[in-house]
Amino acid sequence: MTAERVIGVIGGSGVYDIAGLEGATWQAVETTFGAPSDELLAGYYDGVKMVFLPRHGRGHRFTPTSVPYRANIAAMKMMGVTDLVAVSAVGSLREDYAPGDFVVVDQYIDRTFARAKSFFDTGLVGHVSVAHPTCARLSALCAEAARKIGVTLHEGGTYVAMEGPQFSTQAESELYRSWHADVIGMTGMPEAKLAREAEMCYACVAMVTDFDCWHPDHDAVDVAQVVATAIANADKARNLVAALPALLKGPAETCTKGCTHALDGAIMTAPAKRDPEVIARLMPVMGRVLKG
Ligand SMILES: CSC[C@H]1O[C@H](OP(=O)(O)O)[C@H](O)[C@@H]1O
Ligand SMILES: Nc1ncnc2[nH]cnc12
Repeated sequence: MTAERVIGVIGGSGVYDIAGLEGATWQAVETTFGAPSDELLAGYYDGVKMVFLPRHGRGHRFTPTSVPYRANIAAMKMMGVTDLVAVSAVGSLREDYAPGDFVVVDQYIDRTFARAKSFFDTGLVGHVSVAHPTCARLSALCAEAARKIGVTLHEGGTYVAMEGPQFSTQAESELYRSWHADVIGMTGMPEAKLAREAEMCYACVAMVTDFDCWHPDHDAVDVAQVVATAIANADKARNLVAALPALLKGPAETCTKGCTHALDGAIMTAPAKRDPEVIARLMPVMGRVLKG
């Protein structure tokens, strides 16, 4: 299978736009899961189509819980995105991951509990594997882009996704450290799980903004700290994103890591028992396996 390569970027705290997209326009997209966080900015960079969406909306309107994750992923899929890169601000849970460093996340511990985490629903049941929740191929290219622009990079890291919006207690922070998690944030899940259900390659580039609240030599995290570090590093994040098209040129092919076929054999509901309304809702997201 080949398709036009389309790079999607979801910007986190401090990253509400990307510069230099040719012919860029903000476009409203309505999905069968409602409206995404904002309009999507679509254009071309280096001859490659790119689509950008600010996760919390321009002006940061959505809490980590109220971000419309399903609509965001559905909108990216409808825009033809094949390779989705998430940019996120995170707290560090280890001494050697310092504010200003970048981490290409490869594992998650999902502690969120108040969000819709799947496109599937009563009437159409499916189970995908998230044993390896990010695409190793796209993650390696993000790491290459990070090296090109010269940021301090940690390739691989486990991200604890907490519900928020309050930051962690010290006991929680120590608990996550005892689990050998590396960074903490509030938005990495269910985003990664939904991208897998939508059969898109997904990578997460996390930007360390603070030491959460476990570090004896640093104040407990607050928004001012996160925002100051995120803004100071936002240009690095934008430069990293701008380095991606050169690394991802050419048509998108079947992902050798399996992302583009994550739904093969995943649907359990017998064809005769599938709910037509649920099928209609899921069609824009997983039409490949639902079409007739
Ligand atoms: C502003 S501090 C907490 C906020 O920042 C991170 O968001 P994102 O992942 O979108 O960069 C964190 O997950 C919280 O949502
Ligand atoms: N310490 C922290 N905890 C949760 N989310 C964050 N985002 C940035 N820093 C964070």
